[in-house]
Amino acid sequence: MQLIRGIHNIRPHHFGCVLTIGNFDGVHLGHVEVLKGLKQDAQLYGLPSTVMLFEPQPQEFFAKEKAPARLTRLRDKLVLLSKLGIDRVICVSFNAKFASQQAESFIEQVLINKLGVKALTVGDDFRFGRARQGDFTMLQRLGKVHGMHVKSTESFRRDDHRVSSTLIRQALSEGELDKAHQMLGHTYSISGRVIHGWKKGRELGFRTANIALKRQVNPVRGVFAVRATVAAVQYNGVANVGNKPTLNGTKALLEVHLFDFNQDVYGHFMQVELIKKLRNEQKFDTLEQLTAQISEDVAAAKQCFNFK
Ligand SMILES: Cc1cc2nc3c(=O)[nH]c(=O)nc-3n(C[C@H](O)[C@H](O)[C@H](O)COP(=O)(O)O)c2cc1C
Ligand SMILES: Nc1ncnc2c1ncn2[C@@H]1O[C@H](COP(=O)(O)OP(=O)(O)O)[C@@H](O)[C@H]1O
Repeated sequence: MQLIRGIHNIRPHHFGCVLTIGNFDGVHLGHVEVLKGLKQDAQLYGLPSTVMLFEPQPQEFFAKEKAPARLTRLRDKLVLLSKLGIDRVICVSFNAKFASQQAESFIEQVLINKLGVKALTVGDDFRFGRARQGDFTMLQRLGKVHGMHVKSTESFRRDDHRVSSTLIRQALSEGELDKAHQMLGHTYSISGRVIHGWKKGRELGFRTANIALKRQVNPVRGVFAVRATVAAVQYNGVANVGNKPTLNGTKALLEVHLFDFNQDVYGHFMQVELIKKLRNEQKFDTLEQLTAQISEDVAAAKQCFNFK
């Protein structure tokens, strides 16, 4: 899969594609349906299947820290899209200049002239351009003029709910991992590089590999049974997502204690799949109480894996 970073990196040889535009946060089953349609179009037209997404996501740009929690970081989105067989991703930097572009000029200059889009799929509620003037009707009107076929995505439903990033965030924040996984079509995971912590883990008897949660508004909190992948090897473990109030921590971290493991993994990339929520994070009066509880968490997580 080819990645084009920014509209300015679109070259003449990129002309001609079938396209879909969106955030694809979570790359959930609703997105997968859209992407299936995109791949069919790609076959039909003999052109590369192309996804245009935005970084940061528009809501993050406008609402800053009030934006909803992110389900997937860009890197994870790219891995998922690549696994789905998408040919090309255009990652557009969403900034003030882009947001203020006239909707017509986005369609004509970017979609028609630069990308040569032959078939475009967007949600029928998709709005874009200065003052959100661009919409589905405008796309269809200009599409007809320039030979770009425009169609809308249909809502993908599961158990009578429209699968959406919002519903998935809600399920995750309520600790309903199974429900979230059913809508995602894959397990929810958090990934990043292992950073140095406070070196308390070794004193407590449970070393934890830590990942910084860049955006504080992570949809999940608490203690989980997890499956972690480091250097292409999978390990079971137990993790805390929170700011360790017992130690008066302030930064949100994901801390994973891996079972049957004793290696230095600082700086390694680690992917952590959350399998089952065990409990909420707590502030303990003493470190002894915290370690006793972690021992119980380890036992509970191991039991959970034995039954899987
Ligand atoms: C399974 C597990 C559960 C945890 N639960 C809590 C908790 O409820 N409250 C808390 O303050 N810290 C909790 N922690 C975080 C520990 O305080 C933290 O891992 C320890 O202080 C080590 O920190 P360090 O990696 O920065 O050295 C938990 C850690 C693990 C691995
Ligand atoms: N079983 C294990 N689970 C997690 N990390 C481990 C384990 N064994 C060794 N390590 C290493 O120890 C580090 C964590 O030790 P810890 O004392 O908690 O320090 P820190 O505060 O830097 O996280 C991890 O980053 C990893 O490199």
